[in-house]
Amino acid sequence: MSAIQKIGVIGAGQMGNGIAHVAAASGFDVILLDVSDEALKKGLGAIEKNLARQVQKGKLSEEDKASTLSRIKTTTNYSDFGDSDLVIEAATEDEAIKRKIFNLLCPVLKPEAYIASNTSSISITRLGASTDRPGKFMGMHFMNPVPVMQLVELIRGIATDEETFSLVREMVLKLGKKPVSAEDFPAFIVNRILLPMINEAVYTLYEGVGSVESIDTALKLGANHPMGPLELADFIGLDTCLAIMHVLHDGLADTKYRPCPLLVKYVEAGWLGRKTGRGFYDYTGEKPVPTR
Ligand SMILES: CC(=O)CC(=O)SCCNC(=O)CCNC(=O)[C@H](O)C(C)(C)COP(=O)(O)OP(=O)(O)OC[C@H]1O[C@@H](n2cnc3c(N)ncnc32)[C@H](O)[C@@H]1OP(=O)(O)O
Ligand SMILES: NC(=O)C1=CN([C@@H]2O[C@H](COP(=O)(O)OP(=O)(O)OC[C@H]3O[C@@H](n4cnc5c(N)ncnc54)[C@H](OP(=O)(O)O)[C@@H]3O)[C@@H](O)[C@H]2O)C=CC1
Repeated sequence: MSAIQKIGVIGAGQMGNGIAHVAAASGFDVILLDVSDEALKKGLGAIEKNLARQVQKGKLSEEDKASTLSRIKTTTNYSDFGDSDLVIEAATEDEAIKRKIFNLLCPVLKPEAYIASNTSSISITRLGASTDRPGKFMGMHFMNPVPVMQLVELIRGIATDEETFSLVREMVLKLGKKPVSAEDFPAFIVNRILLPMINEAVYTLYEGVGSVESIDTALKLGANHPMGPLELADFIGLDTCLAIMHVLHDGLADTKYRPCPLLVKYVEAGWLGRKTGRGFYDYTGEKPVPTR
């Protein structure tokens, strides 16, 4: 079993930059890829900001911040993954995009390299089968925000080798995270439970049972959730929430997973939550303002 030292990360969005951050902070060399220099600049900016916050809180020294940043390189070119030991895919939650990425990635990888997907919901068996190495492929599902959340769900596809699972599990422990194993069913464990709750919160808004503020306050103060479900949906990204609901609805063929029409409309409007400045809250001012 070869050791993992060089990590590739695909997608510099909120999850990809978080994964690059924690991997580099744990001493791994990281190469981060996205489609444009602009996306890479934004991702690197988020890493710098989150590291600076850790320095400000006295949890990290300036030297450790600098050495973490020095371990992260960026690229738009797949050939830079030639010496990667493990590549973690964290691009948009869309099966067609992920398949396209694996088609570009596999030919440049060394034969012994592993691939993991940070997908929130899509079949690991199906994604693995679209690569040239289903035995060396598995699900590695980090939680948002990655530098803060302890859990990583580990998902074997039907073809995943035991060696792959052990190696990735060991890597999760090296990142200081807690692994939990989930079977390859739509949306695994966390999102099988969390997303129907978020979808139900959107129905609660849609049917006029409560306002954005009352729904979020109710769950924060009534169930001790750190964020209300609509605030959390905006934080995850409404496009990602809808994609997960579609996977649950299609994959489990049960009407209880029907995406709320209001969630569909918000995504169609481009109101994707924090990342676009508007979702159930408007983020363009100093403080988030509920929109309904
Ligand atoms: C969709 C999927 O596929 C799976 C998922 O990820 S589902 C989403 C799972 N995540 C959640 O449920 C998050 C729920 N929310 C929370 O736990 C909290 O609101 C929170 C941790 C995000 C912020 O907590 P808070 O008390 O409001 O903020 P604050 O005190 O400022 O920050 C707490 C810590 O988080 C850090 N932090 C906050 N936001 C952050 C961000 N976006 N990125 C990095 N770090 C962040 C802060 O630096 C702070 O770190 P320390 O404890 O080391 O000092
Ligand atoms: N949001 C969350 O809370 C969580 C999300 N996940 C999963 O992580 C993955 C990423 O989600 P998240 O970071 O939130 O999404 P974001 O929208 O923040 O980021 C996605 C990134 O992928 C990039 N991208 C799109 N297409 C390609 C491509 N063909 N090649 C390379 N990069 C590409 C996007 O670039 P551009 O902007 O230029 O399109 C963007 O930078 C998804 O699979 C999601 O389900 C897992 C756990 C939690």
